Amino acid sequence: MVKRRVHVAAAAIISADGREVLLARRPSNVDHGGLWEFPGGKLAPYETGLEALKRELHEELGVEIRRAQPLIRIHHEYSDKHILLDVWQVHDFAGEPFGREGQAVRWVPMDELVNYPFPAANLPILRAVMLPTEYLITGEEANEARFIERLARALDEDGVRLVQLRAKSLDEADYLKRAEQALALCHERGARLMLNGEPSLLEVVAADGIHLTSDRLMSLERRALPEGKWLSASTHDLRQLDHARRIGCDFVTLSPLRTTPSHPEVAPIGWHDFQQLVERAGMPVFALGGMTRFDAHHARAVGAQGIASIRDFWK
Ligand SMILES: Nc1nc2c([nH]c(=O)n2[C@H]2C[C@H](O)[C@@H](COP(=O)(O)OP(=O)(O)OP(=O)(O)O)O2)c(=O)[nH]1
Ligand SMILES: [Mg+2]
Repeated sequence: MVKRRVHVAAAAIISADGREVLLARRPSNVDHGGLWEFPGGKLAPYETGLEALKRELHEELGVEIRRAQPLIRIHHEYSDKHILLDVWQVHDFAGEPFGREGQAVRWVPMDELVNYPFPAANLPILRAVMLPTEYLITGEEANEARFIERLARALDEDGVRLVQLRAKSLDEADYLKRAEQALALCHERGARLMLNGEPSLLEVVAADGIHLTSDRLMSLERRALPEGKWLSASTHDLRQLDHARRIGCDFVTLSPLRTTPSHPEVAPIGWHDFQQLVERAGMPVFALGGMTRFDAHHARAVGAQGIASIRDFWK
């Protein structure tokens, strides 16, 4: 059977305070009936994704989009069709959304999204909605007081909300101590902390997840994490991206986008190849390697979640 290819535009509409997202329930008599979804629908002939999104949100919710940004694109095989979910984040709209087609519509706090039943293709979209656009990777800092100062600065002044504790020069005991300090700082500010190391680190420090080096990623055959924790990984090519998706990583970094002083011998990926890799990733991807916050907008435009960086945040 040749599967139908369906292109769908959908919206993650974010509340003004950034804490909630609007969900709609699919009527019981349609495909995936009774499940929750991000409002939207199929592209009509000759429509772009954004044009379809504007029309669908008007038809389904009675709102007019003022500002939207690409969030993530997911290719998913259902038994009867190949679907491309082209998801946009809507930050600004006019009108009060209501279920114009009689469907239930509800504002849902970000951390309650996981309790709602969605179609199978939606899991990576939930991740993308919950993740920020910036991922701070900590630089080396032997001095404890200086470390705390630098991390606090990034959290308070740059507003960083996702941190990976990378500290190759510390032995395990010192790393764990550092992790407890970093975790306290992050959680005070509502930021999440990923530990760079073995999944078993989470048995000692109750951080939010584990970030795998690409070697560790390739040596893992399954996602071995407690419920509710996040798994991210460093990737550099399609093989690693595919493996990350197979074992169920929640998100990844993909590097090096540019040549960097720390790895001058490694060939950069560049935006063109980066965009093609991201399109196939099927999960949120942070661009890494010579990135600054000024690159975040372009990174989003080519499909990434945003940027990851040491240097731009570690001052
Ligand atoms: N809108 C939306 N559709 C989703 C999501 N996840 C997911 O798998 N889908 C699937 C379900 C459907 O097969 C397809 C969307 O089609 P749809 O039925 O909403 O299309 P439409 O609004 O144009 O409705 P129709 O006029 O064709 O009936 O995408 C999601 O989060 N939002
Ligand atoms: Mg629809």
